Amino acid sequence: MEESKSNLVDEEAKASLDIWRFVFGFADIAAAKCAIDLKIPEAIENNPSSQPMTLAELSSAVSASPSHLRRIMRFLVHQGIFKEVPIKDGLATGYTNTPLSRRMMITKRDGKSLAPFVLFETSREMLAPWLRLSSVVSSPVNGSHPPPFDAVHSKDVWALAEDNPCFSEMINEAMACDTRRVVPRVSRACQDLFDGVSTVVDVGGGNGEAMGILVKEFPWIKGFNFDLPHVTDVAQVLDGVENVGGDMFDYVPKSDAVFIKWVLHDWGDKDCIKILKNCKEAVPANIGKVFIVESVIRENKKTMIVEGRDEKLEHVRLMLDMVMMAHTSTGKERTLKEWDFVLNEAGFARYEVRDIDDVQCVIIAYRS
Ligand SMILES: C[S@@+](CC[C@H](N)C(=O)[O-])C[C@H]1O[C@@H](n2cnc3c(N)ncnc32)[C@H](O)[C@@H]1O
Repeated sequence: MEESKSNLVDEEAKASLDIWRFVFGFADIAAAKCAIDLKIPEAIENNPSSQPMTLAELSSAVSASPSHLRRIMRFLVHQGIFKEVPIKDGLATGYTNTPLSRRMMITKRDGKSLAPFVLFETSREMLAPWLRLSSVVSSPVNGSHPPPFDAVHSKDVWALAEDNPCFSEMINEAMACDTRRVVPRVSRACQDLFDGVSTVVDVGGGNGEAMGILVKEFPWIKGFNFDLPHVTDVAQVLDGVENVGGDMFDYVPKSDAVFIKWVLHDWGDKDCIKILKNCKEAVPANIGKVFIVESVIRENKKTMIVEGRDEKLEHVRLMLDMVMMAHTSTGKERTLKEWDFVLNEAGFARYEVRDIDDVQCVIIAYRS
């Protein structure tokens, strides 16, 4: 009895602090975006003296008002994004980067930076639909409310991208920085499966980043980067990769294997099954396989999630599921049971899941 009373007091005390995250939580994201916009991490990294950067040096490097910049930096240091260290025998302080601030370098294409992703998710186009999340949840079963993104923009995300090249570029850059991060992990986990594979098509491959990484890793492969024509028309021109414009709901170009990353989660089961069927038809009946790079939501939290990194990754997956609700009409992150359903409906003979200790896993679906 005494113990449960003290638990209640602890929970009250915790709640009285936690509630402020929801009142002012957006400040975290806005301040990070501000650092990326001003290229603060780059300024510190490129400090000519290679020393921690003073406020005066930083404000001159990023052309910012010192009084505002000091407050932004105080906040970002408090968040653990930058460090403030003593310099000049402790008479002054200077700022240094951390692994986290280096991941906010918009100019870095090192497989770690997610700065383009932050800018995409904090764009006006992507933020506005969030304010309508409750309307999609309260929709009647057969949905009289349009999805939040469509309600704000009068079209879905891909149609908006087709009409707006800047928005389209923002999507492609955001996806490419995640691809640089995760595709090397995929290729390490699936090395054995690329033996004997001569051609691979990346369905919804965006600007071709994933295919570029795969053909470098497995140089015997000829790669096809398949996406909507407005995307492939401006995709990278890469050695060993051919850009092919088309609609995955009509067909998927023939190849030994299909790679499909972060596409199926944009679609509800009916569309997902249709895309998967087209992927299945594209690969040979005997040896064909489809590499699906997506999250698998761990359903039974208690038994499947260990504390720490796993718990944090699961939080990202669940946030991503909210993103799907705000930004697509029927998309969702799936549990293994839900993946099992769509893969069986699409007619795959079997599948295996390879964990890559990340937000996504690799599901390899086999035709036979
Ligand atoms: C979330 S992005 C993923 C991009 C890339 N696979 C990655 O993870 O970096 C989804 C991609 O699907 C493409 N897409 C959407 N509808 C499509 C369609 N009907 N046919 C082919 N590609 C489509 C989009 O243009 C976009 O590039």
